[in-house]
Amino acid sequence: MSGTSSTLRPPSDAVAPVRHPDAPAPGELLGAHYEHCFGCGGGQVHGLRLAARAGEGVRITAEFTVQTAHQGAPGLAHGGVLASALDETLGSLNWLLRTIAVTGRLETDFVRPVPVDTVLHLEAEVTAVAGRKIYSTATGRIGGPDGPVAVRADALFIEVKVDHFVDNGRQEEIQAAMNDPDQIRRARAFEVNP
Ligand SMILES: CCCCCCCCCCCC(=O)SCCNC(=O)CCNC(=O)[C@H](O)C(C)(C)COP(=O)(O)OP(=O)(O)OC[C@H]1O[C@@H](n2cnc3c(N)ncnc32)[C@H](O)[C@@H]1OP(=O)(O)O
Repeated sequence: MSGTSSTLRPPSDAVAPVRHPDAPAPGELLGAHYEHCFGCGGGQVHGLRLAARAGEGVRITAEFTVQTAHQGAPGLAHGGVLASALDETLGSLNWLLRTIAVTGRLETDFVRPVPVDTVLHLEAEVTAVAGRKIYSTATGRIGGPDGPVAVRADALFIEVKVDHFVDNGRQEEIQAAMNDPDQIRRARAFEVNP
């Protein structure tokens, strides 16, 4: 059984998403947007280290290998970890729009159990934009990019100003990210158009 609540259905005045002209080319790896991100950063020992790649249009593909630290039941991935992988993949889409946005709502279907050591093949796309609201959807397959769907999600991201992070984040990390001499890394930590 699956379903999407009405808040995740785009309104009638929603428009198609527009890929930013400076978005990474299709096939290009995005790399971590922030070293300490649980989803993609290399600085988190038990993080997902999810590797996302730009697709055509406003689409992303990504891979995540389930590690022993990601278990819920013995030998199986924790559902919250799988939701994180979907959230991270969906969040990466905003880099193709060059819009700063955070997850407002994430609805997840867990369709098949995902064993440790499995590579989860994720695909996500933005389906519509209505003002600050960005509607997107994702699937995660096992056994290969064309394998059966194990997880799927629909999400609503809300566009925010960079102040969202500056005002709410812990000062220690905000300052460290802002003091990074690398302009691109500094911009990507906050998902800002450099
Ligand atoms: C390579 C680099 C990649 C970068 C890759 C980055 C990956 C990062 C990881 C993935 C992303 C995350 O996990 S982000 C972290 C998790 N998310 C968060 O921490 C967000 C916490 N929530 C908030 O801060 C806030 O609630 C906001 C910003 C979402 C919304 O607050 P706001 O700015 O005051 O806006 P508000 O007026 O309430 O809402 C604006 C419109 O959105 C609707 N709306 C707001 N929230 C919801 C909701 N939950 N469900 C339905 N609808 C909602 C409202 O009804 C309204 O519609 P209308 O009246 O206009 O019609």
